[in-house]
Amino acid sequence: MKPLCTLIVVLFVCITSFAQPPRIIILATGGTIAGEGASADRAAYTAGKVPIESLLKAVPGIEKIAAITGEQIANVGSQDMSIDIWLKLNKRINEIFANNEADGIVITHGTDTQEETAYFLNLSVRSGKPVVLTGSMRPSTAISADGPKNLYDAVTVAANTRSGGRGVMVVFNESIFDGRDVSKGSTTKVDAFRSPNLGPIGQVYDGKVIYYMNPIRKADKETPFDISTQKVLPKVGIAYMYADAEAGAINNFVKEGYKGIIIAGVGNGNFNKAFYDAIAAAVKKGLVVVRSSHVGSGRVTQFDEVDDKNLGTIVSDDLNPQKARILLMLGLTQTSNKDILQSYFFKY
Ligand SMILES: NC(=O)CC[C@H](N)C(=O)O
Repeated sequence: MKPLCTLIVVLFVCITSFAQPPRIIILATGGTIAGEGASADRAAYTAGKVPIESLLKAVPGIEKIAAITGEQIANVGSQDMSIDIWLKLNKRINEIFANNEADGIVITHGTDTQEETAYFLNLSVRSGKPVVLTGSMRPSTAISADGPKNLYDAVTVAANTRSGGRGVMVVFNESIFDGRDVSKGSTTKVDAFRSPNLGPIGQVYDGKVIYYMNPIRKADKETPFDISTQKVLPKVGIAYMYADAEAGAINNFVKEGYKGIIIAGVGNGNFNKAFYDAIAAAVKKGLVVVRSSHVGSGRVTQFDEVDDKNLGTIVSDDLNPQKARILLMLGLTQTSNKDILQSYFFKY
């Protein structure tokens, strides 16, 4: 009799859990997906206008994929994304998963800094549950607005049982990107995102999700970056190198009390004599200087043309400058030891 009872209980639990649709919370932050204009083209539209409730109404059938609730975290064009909003997002996401309020999270976000938010959360969300960012290139009032389709696809991915444990992702124009590698690669087109070093990790097509890769550079449940009590992050600036560049930006960061500098170098994280001298002075003052590159893909390797040992610099591996800045800011909340910081760049 006992085994039969157990079987019935197990069957009941299985059936009821199958009957439950996945619970998805959409955290809205603004962007073109919530943009509004006076005409059907993109002239003078404003990003971050439409509330999450109206966005959802524009996506017929979305309620069949998941039990969806929406929360407005911010409503800004993502050029105005801030550390304040990042900390708020991090806190809310960690709380949602710790309290088991949802099975997955979708974040609607402007495209300009979407790659930065994706990587910030990839490093700081303490969970293996799916977190998916999306947005659009055309405002909600434009012809063939891409927002509703992207939102539908993002919810599809977040609700899929195979989406866990892949770190934070960006879903855009039917591609699924790893939040670490993804980068905006077109200023205006609807296929705005690329993954320059990996390619997309999967595709979403007519409600079906297909994965090809599982990124291993993610922090997940083991993240060392606990920023739950952080009100600000250590200041890190980016200095852009080009032919005959002067080192004013670097000197200014030192003067302003920044804790770290990312060099958006040429080639393999390279720079001229003016930059070299300014970097040497910054390192002597205790700033952590990371060599990255503005090439757009590929690694920056140690001890190549630049002697990192002598100069006291570390390298970003294949993180672009804006992502290297995020890892350095988070890394500096834990340590100022350059060996440990360098190890973060090879791990995350
Ligand atoms: N396509 C967009 O989302 C760009 C609009 C705006 N600049 C933003 O990033 O939010």
